[in-house]
Amino acid sequence: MTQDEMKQAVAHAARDYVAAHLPVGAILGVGTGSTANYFIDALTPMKDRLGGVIASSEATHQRLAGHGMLVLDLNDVEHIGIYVDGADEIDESLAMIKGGGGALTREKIVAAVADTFVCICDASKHVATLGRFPLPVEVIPMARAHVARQLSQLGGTPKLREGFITDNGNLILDVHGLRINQPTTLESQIDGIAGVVSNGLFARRGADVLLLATSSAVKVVKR
Ligand SMILES: O=C[C@H](O)[C@H](O)[C@H](O)COP(=O)(O)O
Repeated sequence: MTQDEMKQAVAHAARDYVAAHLPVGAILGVGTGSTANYFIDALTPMKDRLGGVIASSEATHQRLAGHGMLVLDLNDVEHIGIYVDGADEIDESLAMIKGGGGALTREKIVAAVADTFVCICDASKHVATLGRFPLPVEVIPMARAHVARQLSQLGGTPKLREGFITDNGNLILDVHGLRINQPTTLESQIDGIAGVVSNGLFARRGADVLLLATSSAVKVVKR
């Protein structure tokens, strides 16, 4: 199976998970990226069972609306039953690195509101230790140099994502060379740097369920 076929397989498994676990009329959070896009496509036939969807990025909003889904404003919603999203890396404890597409801040907000975070990945994303994938950090533009110096002190090599502006009008520093043995601690440390909006470690609020596509099957892993 190719990586794309695994992404499609896990997207269909996520659609089935939502059909089985989300009550009719409840609200679903939808992530960002190529795997989430396959999920949106798979979800479309059951759109009338949903009370609406919350998008984690402008790109996802457009795709959902283009498929005829009711896209709600998070400020009008108190409850998201399930949030489905991909990841760039996920470890055994279901802590993740996210933000390869730059959507980490809105993804973290939607994840914080959701009861259940379902991560959908192909097997290449499953790692023993987070950090091979550069850690994205969203930064207020005027703080870019200050934040980069602070991130270097934490042992990483930050690189500005050239020509990229987030949906929130900010910059991304991708931090290379981190070996992340304590993701929860590092997530809080980075969030504590003045000028950081959020970082791509999802450890304090990791996934609750992992649907992991291998070349032969989709495995279900629970926290
Ligand atoms: O900002 C992007 C998101 O965090 C994505 O969930 C992540 O980058 C994985 O994307 P993909 O499914 O395209 O590998």
